[in-house]
Amino acid sequence: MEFSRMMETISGRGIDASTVAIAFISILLLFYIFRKIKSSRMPPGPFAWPIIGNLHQLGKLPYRSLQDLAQKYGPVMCLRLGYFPTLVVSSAEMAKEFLKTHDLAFASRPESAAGRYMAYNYTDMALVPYGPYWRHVRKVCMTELLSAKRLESFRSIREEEVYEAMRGIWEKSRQGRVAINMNTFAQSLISAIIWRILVGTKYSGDDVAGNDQGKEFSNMVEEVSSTVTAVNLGDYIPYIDWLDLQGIKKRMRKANGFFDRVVQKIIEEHDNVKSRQASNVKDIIDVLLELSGNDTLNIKAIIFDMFLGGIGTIGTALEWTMSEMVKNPRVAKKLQEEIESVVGKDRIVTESDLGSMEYLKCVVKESLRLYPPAPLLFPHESTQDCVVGGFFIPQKTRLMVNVWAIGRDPAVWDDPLTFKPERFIGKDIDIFGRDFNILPFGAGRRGCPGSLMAVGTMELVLAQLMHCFNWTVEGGPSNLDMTEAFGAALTRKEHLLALPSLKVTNCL
Ligand code: HEM
Repeated sequence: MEFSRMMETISGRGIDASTVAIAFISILLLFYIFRKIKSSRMPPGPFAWPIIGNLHQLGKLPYRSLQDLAQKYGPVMCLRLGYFPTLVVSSAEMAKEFLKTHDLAFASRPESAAGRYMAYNYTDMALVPYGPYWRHVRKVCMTELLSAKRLESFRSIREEEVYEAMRGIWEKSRQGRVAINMNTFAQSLISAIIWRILVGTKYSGDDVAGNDQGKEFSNMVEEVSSTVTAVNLGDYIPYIDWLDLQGIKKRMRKANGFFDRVVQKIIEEHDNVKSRQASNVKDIIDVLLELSGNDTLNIKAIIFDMFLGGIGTIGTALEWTMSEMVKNPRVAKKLQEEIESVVGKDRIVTESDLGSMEYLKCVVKESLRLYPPAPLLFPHESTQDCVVGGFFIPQKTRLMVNVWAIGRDPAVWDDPLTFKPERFIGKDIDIFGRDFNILPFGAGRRGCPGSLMAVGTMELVLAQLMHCFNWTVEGGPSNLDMTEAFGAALTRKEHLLALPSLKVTNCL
């Protein structure tokens, strides 16, 4: 019914138009006041500018800028990043509220160009919003792909690849004083391990064998990591998304095109070689092909997650850990003594040795406390209105958890900026999401499904590096710059160039 006719009808029944107008305005006013009361119960935060909101306050190192803001606004604050209200959590207590008590409400992910263009239109696990598809992929991943049993079946792959990498360093170091770029070394080794686990064949990355396709693949993985972790303005200000001002979407489409061609070829090769099924060690693509018979699983998107989730993160974590080993000769020596007491001098470390190396585990924990590779986790988004810590949080609010700040919180950690693995000795501190003071892998439903594989691999590589070689840098440990690179991921500004000298002579 048209508005004028409606007014006539109402007037005809004895209610005049001004009464209706007053009622209408009163309802609007009540609605406005109600919204105001609701939003005033949102957590505090800095003034947000039109359009950009608080985007400019993220600065060059967002986890550091957000830690500074939290000093003023508290452990849960509300920013507006572009168009979207975003909560930032900076204490263990509040992280527990969001990732444990209200885990289900915050188990979704916001829309993103990465989800659309890199993760095959949200058919992976990491970037897909919460729902039945995510639950299905997650279950497959936990029970079939990354279960403890499956990981154990890949043990010889890890041991072989790590041994070969150590020989590679040894051969280089025999040519004279040569610096190992720890970033290239670690990324290349982890690519080799993950590639073989996924694909079943040897990877030919640049540092591993010097093959062009391998090098192109490593470049693509690097490009994918840098575009996925970049702050893409279109994800925050949707009405300028189509402009692609930073050219990120273009780069994503290109990287995805390359990735797709490589993975398509691998899948076809797997399909053709039926005899593979006879092999006793199935790779992840074998398992996915078996599972996806009539299924809706998008194999390429899941493979994308594994490469992305694994390579950059473990590689970065190892580079930071080795930087601390060079910077702290006391810790390095203590670790080497432990490894030698378990393994001796005549053989290399195997995965069965790792269980007896308590200090090694403490070193890895301490490194992930100070240098979590995903310092703000991945962004979460709420799927329902809820009340957390006395604040009203509407549906579709985004959430970032500053695990970098939590790991350095002086209220929890004694002498928090010092690298001191001893703080973990004799303490049962869990890093897989049960202890909220240290959350390198997140917690709850969206916590990292690759955490066991990540820590096992880190321990093995670190133990081998420290068992086989002594390490230093040009100019000595005090000369080592620990500055971080610009961006949301925690990477070194200058890659670690470490000088090895052979420590044990009989095992390489
Ligand atoms: C040191 C190494 C690693 C670190 C520090 C790390 C850390 C993380 C973090 C912080 C998250 C997000 C948690 C959240 O949003 O609450 C995550 C999610 C994820 N990680 Fe890892 N990760 C590592 C290694 C791996 C590996 C080796 C894989 C697989 C092979 C992997 C696969 C994934 C996937 C698929 C997700 C998304 C889970 C989901 O949304 O349901 N990660 N990881």
